[in-house]
Amino acid sequence: MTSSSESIDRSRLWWAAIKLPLYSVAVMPIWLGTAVAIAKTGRGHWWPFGLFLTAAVLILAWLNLSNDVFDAETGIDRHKYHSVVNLTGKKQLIFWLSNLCLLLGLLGIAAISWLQQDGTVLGLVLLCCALGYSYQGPPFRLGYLGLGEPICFICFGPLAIAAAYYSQVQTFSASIWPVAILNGLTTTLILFCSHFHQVADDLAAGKRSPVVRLGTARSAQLVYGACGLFYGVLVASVLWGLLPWPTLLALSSLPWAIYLCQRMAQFHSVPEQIKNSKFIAVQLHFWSSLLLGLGYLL
Ligand SMILES: C/C(=C\COP(=O)(O)OP(=O)(O)O)CCC[C@H](C)CCC[C@H](C)CCCC(C)C
Ligand SMILES: O=C(O)C1=CC(=O)c2ccccc2C1=O
Repeated sequence: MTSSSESIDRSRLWWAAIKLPLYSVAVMPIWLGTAVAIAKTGRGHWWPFGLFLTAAVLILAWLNLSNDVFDAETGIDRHKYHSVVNLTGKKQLIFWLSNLCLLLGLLGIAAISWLQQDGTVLGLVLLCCALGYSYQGPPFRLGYLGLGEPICFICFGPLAIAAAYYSQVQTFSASIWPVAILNGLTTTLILFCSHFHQVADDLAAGKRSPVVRLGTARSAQLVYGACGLFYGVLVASVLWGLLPWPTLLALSSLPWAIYLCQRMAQFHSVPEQIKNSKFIAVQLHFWSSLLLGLGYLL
């Protein structure tokens, strides 16, 4: 291979390692919690929004860098050339870099709690981080038992959205439930789809992800079920008056859902064809959550 094609390959691997589009999973709960708060109170507070957004991105960087470190320890990422640990060969450095991201992220959240003289937001985010650690870190590694998806739903659904809402208005409200369920569902779908192409490596490392447990064919049917549930909850919530009707804008994300379902149904057992399916799910998550929040503000 020539040195220029080697460097193109390397930059491709770095791009895959950074996973930039995935960072929308950190942004959307803050956007949604804030949008519901603005719709309810008529005003938004921009400093907790900005601080929370920055902190959430740093926490997601911690989650992903430490995931590469912990996965390097179990050997499950042997064939994952875009693992930051495999790319740099510096596990200790990445470990400390991930801890620095976590520390800075938590300092941002602590600043919100300190300025509001109320530890609730910090408590909720600490709980998310503890659950995030339990997904991948020793001695728990709950993701290896197939518990990643429920943890993901709880963290990116009710917990993160309640924390973002609380950071705006310093009270809780049952009105966050529909957006918490909808954002939790699409974020969890991203994680679920990310497991299809990894079945062989997961089996070899003893990781019983939901896709390993169910098999790829039944898992592909579950993708249909999850999308159906998402649009069912959306429409039912609008009909019951739990969501304002402009949130039906989120129905415009339907083409991404159809594309995802069809691709999973056709290629569920062909890793090469579905290795990027999580990024289709990211598009579904991004557009549906963006439009849900916009629907609240209109
Ligand atoms: C790191 C995650 C998935 C990667 O999984 P896997 O090891 O299977 O994949 P690769 O090695 O191939 O990349 C995501 C796991 C999510 C976790 C279950 C829940 C995390 C909670 C967060 C800490 C919540 C942060 C909320 C924020 C908005 C304040
Ligand atoms: O690398 C991944 O596959 C994921 C990383 C990540 O941070 C995340 C967060 C929320 C849901 C899914 C995922 C991933 O799949």
